[in-house]
Amino acid sequence: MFPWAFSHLSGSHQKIFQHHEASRGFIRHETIRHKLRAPEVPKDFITCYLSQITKAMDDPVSIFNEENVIQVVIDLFLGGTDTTATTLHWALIYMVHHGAIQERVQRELGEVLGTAPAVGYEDRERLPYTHAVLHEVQRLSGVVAVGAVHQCVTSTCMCSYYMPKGTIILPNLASVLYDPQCWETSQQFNPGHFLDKDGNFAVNEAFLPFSAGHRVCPGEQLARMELFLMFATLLPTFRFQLPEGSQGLRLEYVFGGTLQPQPQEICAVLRLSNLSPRK
Ligand code: HEM
Repeated sequence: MFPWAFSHLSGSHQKIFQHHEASRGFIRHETIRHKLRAPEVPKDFITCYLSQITKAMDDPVSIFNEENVIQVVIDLFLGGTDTTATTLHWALIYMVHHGAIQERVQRELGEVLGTAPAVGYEDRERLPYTHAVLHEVQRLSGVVAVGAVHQCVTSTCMCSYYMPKGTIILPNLASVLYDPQCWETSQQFNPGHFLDKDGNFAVNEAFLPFSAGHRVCPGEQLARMELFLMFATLLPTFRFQLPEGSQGLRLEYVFGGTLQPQPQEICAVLRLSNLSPRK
């Protein structure tokens, strides 16, 4: 009700405000550094944004300005770090939990990539099982269970629901990712959800971890690439397993901005079969 009042109250939120201010200061500094550089072919986000500010200078309703570039960069870091890291964390936990699936991924990676020095994103097409496993990780972990808050800019009707202009919408992504009508074993880890009967990768329309529509996650392609490259690089090199004497995995999530795994120990054991060829 009174968001401004927070800055006058003591508490741990003050630490968040301090970090936020430090991040803003850093990005502001980077923006100034970019402006001082000699004009060049735009090759990073801030340079592109600054050139857009110049192009839109005569547009009275332009939203491109130097305050916004700071917030947009913050949004990209906020949206793009925890989500991808948490998904990878879940991927390793599921691989420990489903040892046979982990071995099958390692077998496929070994057979297809052989002694190739590094995996490329284009290799996913030759790695249908690995690709399906990663999709299943994203589906079952449902890291972003509820999409961003939206508001109807005009009155509309969807699936017989009338939504007047101004209605606040919170897309429940978990409802589709676990919908028993869309997934054969919706509550279980099953890479078969993304494979056809011949073992080829198969798209499922209900796979919407990045949401959909105009406001679909702008980092979707980057996230998919990062996840694939990290997963397909880690799995041939290490076997992931529980440490000796472990009580077992804890699969329940901790609810926060994203659905986090519980803190727990897993071991990355170097696979002897893979010691030599990769550089
Ligand atoms: C596994 C990784 C990721 C998942 C599951 C994910 C998921 C999502 C979802 C569900 C939304 C809300 C879409 C909506 O309904 O409006 C969203 C928004 C957003 N994501 Fe991601 N995301 C991921 C990675 C990334 C990355 C790598 C970036 C950028 C580098 C990013 C940047 C953003 C931003 C800026 C928004 C807000 C977009 C807007 O307000 O229009 N995300 N993401």
